[in-house]
Amino acid sequence: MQLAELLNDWPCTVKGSVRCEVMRIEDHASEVTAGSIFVARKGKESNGITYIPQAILNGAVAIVVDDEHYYNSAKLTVPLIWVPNTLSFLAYSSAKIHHFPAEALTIIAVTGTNGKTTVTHLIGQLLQRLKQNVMVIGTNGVFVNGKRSFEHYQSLTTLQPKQLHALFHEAVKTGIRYVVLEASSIGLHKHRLDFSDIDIGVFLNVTEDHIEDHGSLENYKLAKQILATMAKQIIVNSDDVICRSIGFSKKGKRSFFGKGQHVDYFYQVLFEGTSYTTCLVQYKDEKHVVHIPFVGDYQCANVLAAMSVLTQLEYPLEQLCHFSEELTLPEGRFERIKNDNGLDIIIDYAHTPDAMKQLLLAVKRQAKQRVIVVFSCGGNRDQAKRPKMGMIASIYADVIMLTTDNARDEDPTTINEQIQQGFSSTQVFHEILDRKQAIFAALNEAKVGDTVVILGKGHEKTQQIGKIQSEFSDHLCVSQFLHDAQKARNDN
Ligand SMILES: CC(=O)N[C@H]1[C@@H](OP(=O)(O)OP(=O)(O)OC[C@H]2O[C@@H](n3ccc(=O)[nH]c3=O)[C@H](O)[C@@H]2O)O[C@H](CO)[C@@H](O)[C@@H]1O[C@H](C)C(=O)N[C@@H](C)C(=O)N[C@H](CCC(=O)O)C(=O)O
Ligand SMILES: Nc1ncnc2c1ncn2[C@@H]1O[C@H](COP(=O)(O)OP(=O)(O)OP(=O)(O)O)[C@@H](O)[C@H]1O
Repeated sequence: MQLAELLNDWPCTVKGSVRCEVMRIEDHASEVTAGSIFVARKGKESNGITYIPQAILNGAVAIVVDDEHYYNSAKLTVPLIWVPNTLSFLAYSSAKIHHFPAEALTIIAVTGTNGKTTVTHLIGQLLQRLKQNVMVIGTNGVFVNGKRSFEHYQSLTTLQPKQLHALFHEAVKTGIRYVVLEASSIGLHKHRLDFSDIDIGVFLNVTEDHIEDHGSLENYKLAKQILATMAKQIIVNSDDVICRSIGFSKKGKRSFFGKGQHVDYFYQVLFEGTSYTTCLVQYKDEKHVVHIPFVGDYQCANVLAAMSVLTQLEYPLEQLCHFSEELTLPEGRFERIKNDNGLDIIIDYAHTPDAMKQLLLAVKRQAKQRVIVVFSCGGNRDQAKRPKMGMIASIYADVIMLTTDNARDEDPTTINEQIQQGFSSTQVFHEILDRKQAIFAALNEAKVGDTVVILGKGHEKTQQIGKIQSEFSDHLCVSQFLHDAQKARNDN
């Protein structure tokens, strides 16, 4: 596309010629190739302007900035463009260079503090059962018809627009009709979803997370609310106070789901087994008894959210209720590890106070004996949630094993001290910073009938300590422990 055409409808001023061919949009200088335009944006750690010489060396045909002082003073060998906001320009130009592919797709965006990955995957599975081609994009990666694809993409909850619109383009090209994606508050705030032509926005819950990025809960809520403005229609969890208020302020089509009165999609838990829940689901004058193969009230809400989306897309609720019996959770979400040791071992991605509460509530309700919880909190992230998570763990756990969970630049011992502030005075706990040893110790401590819950990392395959990311998987640790225990039994 000609640079002139790319800039056509966008406020900007230009120093240099706009008669050059643009092949791609890039905001990382090392990824610039011949024909790219480099958008030099200011980040959390560095300023893209620093990397302009590298981008030009790599073949950038033009540079885009939003820094007026730089624009006025710089003398470059390639055209220099000033735009009011580089982040929204990144979204606009990424969409335009691919000819706005989102417009040809049905895009469903799911937001919430917890449950985004789960609900996007549930929507994806239901669409697949209806023989629809679907792409799911989020924390666990990109999935096409349930199969992990584009594995080289960075694993962000909400991808950068340069990747997002390339995926939309690919979806159109390969006959995919539906794209289901996660909308993180950071992604929304940083304009990553601008020009994504979102058809349905789903609001699951707004509790506490990423306060260090947004500055306050109010700002966090405002970031989430952006989705309500963007989406043509929204589906809202009426049981969540903040979501409900976002729902009421929506101008345009909106539906509510939940357990309370006056909702469009109603559910009620009738029975909870050890691995499934029976619910009553009601929409207009239809009533169905549904068997959901998960436990926890929050999982019923997740399934209902997914069914509400499909119903709004005009698929029959009765069929969806039937399919819901075969749903599965994404990797690392309430993942039970089979074993011959008589233990209930659960790996789960809960890393916020509310996720931890919902999860442990479900675990505690069916625990036969003691509950042993292994966890810590991430470093360089919101500190206020640490004692809250400590308090929640202390309410439900008989024994707590404090360890390390992506401590990043912080001292894990200090993180754990902040967690301990929430413990009851009688709480039994140990601290083993080496996460593998902590998991081993918890499994060693457990007796037949006990439940061991390993929280915070779920599907993750790495652990970041300092600046170093090392391979790490809770799943592999548990497998190794169980394998060693089996071998020891065989040897005796
Ligand atoms: C907070 C945040 O949005 N961080 C992302 C962001 O970093 P940043 O804006 O701070 O950028 P920076 O590193 O300071 O660099 C500034 C500019 O210089 C460029 N640069 C930088 C270094 C270099 O060598 N060359 C170069 O050109 C960068 O590409 C960027 O354009 O842009 C980087 C490059 O695209 C991302 O890798 C980085 O995501 C990191 C990995 C991250 O972890 N982000 C998390 C916090 C995040 O976005 N999470 C949300 C929410 C998750 C949730 O809800 O649980 C998500 O949607 O994933
Ligand atoms: N509806 C819900 N309400 C509260 N907690 C939930 C809900 N759904 C899932 N959880 C908890 O949150 C954890 C993370 O779930 P999931 O990955 O689906 O959320 P997410 O919003 O995508 O998280 P992230 O943004 O951190 O990637 C689960 O492992 C579970 O413990």
